[in-house]
Formats: sequence, C-alpha cells, structure tokens
Amino acid sequence: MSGFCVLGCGTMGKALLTGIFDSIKEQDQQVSKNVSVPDRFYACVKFAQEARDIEKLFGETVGISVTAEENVQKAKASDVLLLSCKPQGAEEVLSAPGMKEALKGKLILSILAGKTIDSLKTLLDDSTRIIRIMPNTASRIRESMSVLCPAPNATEADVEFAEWVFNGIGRTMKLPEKLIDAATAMCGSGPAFVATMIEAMTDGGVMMGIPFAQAQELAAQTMVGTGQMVLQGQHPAKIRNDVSTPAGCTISGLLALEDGKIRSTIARGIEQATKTASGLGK
Ligand SMILES: NC(=O)C1=CN([C@@H]2O[C@H](COP(=O)(O)OP(=O)(O)OC[C@H]3O[C@@H](n4cnc5c(N)ncnc54)[C@H](OP(=O)(O)O)[C@@H]3O)[C@@H](O)[C@H]2O)C=CC1
Ligand SMILES: O=C(O)[C@@H]1CCC=N1
Repeated sequence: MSGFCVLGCGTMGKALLTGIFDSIKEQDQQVSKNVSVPDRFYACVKFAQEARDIEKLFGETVGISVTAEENVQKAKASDVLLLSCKPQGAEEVLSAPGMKEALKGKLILSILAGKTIDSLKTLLDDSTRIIRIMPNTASRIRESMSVLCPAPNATEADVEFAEWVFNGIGRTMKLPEKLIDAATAMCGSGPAFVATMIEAMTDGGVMMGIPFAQAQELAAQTMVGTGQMVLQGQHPAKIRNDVSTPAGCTISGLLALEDGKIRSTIARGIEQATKTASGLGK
C-alpha cells in the first residue's frame, strides 16, 4: 500500500481527487500487480480554512488528511505526489526546507502547465522521478483527456501507475514533452473553449425562441454525441458532409460559420494558448 499526496489542492486537485476516489470506489479497472493502489491520501493547501472546505467536500467517506502548511510532513508520508499548485508556485513548494530530502526516491506527477521536466529537476534530487501530466477539469466526472510525458528517470511501474490513475478518470495518451504545450492548449484549456462553443450555440437557440435551459441541453448533448462519433472512428468531415443535406439548413449555417472564420479562429486560439502555456512557470 502507499501514500498519495496532492501538493496544492485547488480546482484541479479537487477535480482529480474526486475522480480518483470514484474510480477506486468502483474498482472498475483491472489493477495490475505492478500498481500499488494508494490507501493513504493527503491534500496540502496554504490556509486552514481551505483545508476545512476540502474536508467538507470529501466528507467522512473518503480517508483523506487535508492540512495547511504541512507540505513537507505529508511529502515524507507519501510515495507519489501530485504537484498541482500554479506553475509560478513550483519553486515555493519544492524549495521549502526539507522538501528535496522528503521527495528523494519518490514519484512526482506534475500537472503544472509550462513547467518543464528540466526546470523541475533543478528543484529535485536526481532520485526523484517525474511524469508530466496534462489532464483537464473533466477529471471530476472521470471524462478527462490526459496527456502523459514521462521523464527519462520514470520507471515502467511509474508509467503504469500514472496510466492506472488517469485511465480511471478518463482517457490517456503519451506524447513527447515538446508537444505538451499544445496538449495543454487542446486538453487542459479545451473545456473552456468547448464551453464557449456550447454557450454560443445556446445563444443561437435562445435567439430562435428555445428557452435557455433546453437550448443549453441541446447544445451540450450535440457536442457530446458528435465527440463520441469522432472517438468511435468517424472523421469530422464525413459527419459534416452526412449532415449537410443539399440545399438544406446545415450547409446554410456552415457557410455563415465559415464567413466568421470559425475554423481559423479556433485554430488560432489553440496556437495562442500553446504559446502562452510555453511561457508559464518560467
Ligand atoms: N484549472 C485547470 O483546468 C487546469 C489546471 N492545470 C494546472 O494545474 C495547476 C493548478 O491549477 P488550478 O487548480 O486551476 O489552480 P488553483 O489555484 O485552483 O490551485 C492551486 C492550489 O495550490 C495551492 N497552493 C499554492 N501554493 C501552495 C503552497 N505553497 N502549499 C500548498 N498549497 C499551495 C493554492 O492555494 P491558494 O489558493 O491558497 O494559493 C491552490 O489551492 C496549475 O499548474 C495549472 O497549470 C492543468 C490542467 C487543467
Ligand atoms: O489556464 C491555465 O493556465 C490552466 C492550464 C490549462 C488549463 N488551465
């Protein structure tokens, strides 16, 4: 058995823990003999009130110790640590007196956007193994898209553990670190982009007389269904062509979207978010 510690339990830390606890509770995954399922959970925050709020969030059912200003103590008690403070906060967290020693021989799963393995290594002992991971907030409902980038010192067992954790809260994909900023834009930031598209479709529906709640449900389920068709192997272009009946309403709407440069605008948004991600934590 092992200890799992979230260093910086904010929006993403809480989303990840929620998904992980549900995943372990359902035990809906074949846990290989290499994976040591954590039996002790710790969440570290800065302030006592935050700790109390998180304890309330998870309630009594989950055995988690939530503490403020006890990062090093909880790191000592853990085998795997999820680093989920802001990128700019990495130095403060990892340079705390005693932290480097506490992390010796342990595995760090860093979800910090833009914080490279090389920059993390400058703050850690060589024996501390690193896997960069880019999940998203859909972890909360176990529908995350998480990109994994193991450092050269990560073992096969480390990668298997990380894949067990993140496959339990969605889908995973391994990519080289040079692509993680683009993955951050697509997957980490992606829910914000998709939510904006859902809002825009909802606005269209409301404008045409559908009440907001119904319009939002229509937009959200259409997004989910279309995404599922793509994940099941349908090319988006085929979906688009199949739906576009000649002289029908779809092609008229599509041309209005193209007039608004929807494709290049969305692609440019990914480009810009990638560029910003690459500068975070520097
Ligand atoms: N939000 C998202 O959807 C995603 C975020 N990420 C990455 O995840 C990380 C966290 O993002 P997010 O959850 O949104 O940010 P939050 O600010 O919500 O969470 C960061 C948490 O870390 C805490 N913290 C900061 N410094 C310390 C410290 N010294 N000791 C203990 N706790 C500390 C903060 O406490 P306090 O608030 O009191 O400062 C806060 O609770 C970032 O690196 C981000 O790049 C990755 C993918 C998606
Ligand atoms: O916006 C951010 O910087 C973080 C990383 C990806 C999603 N949120």
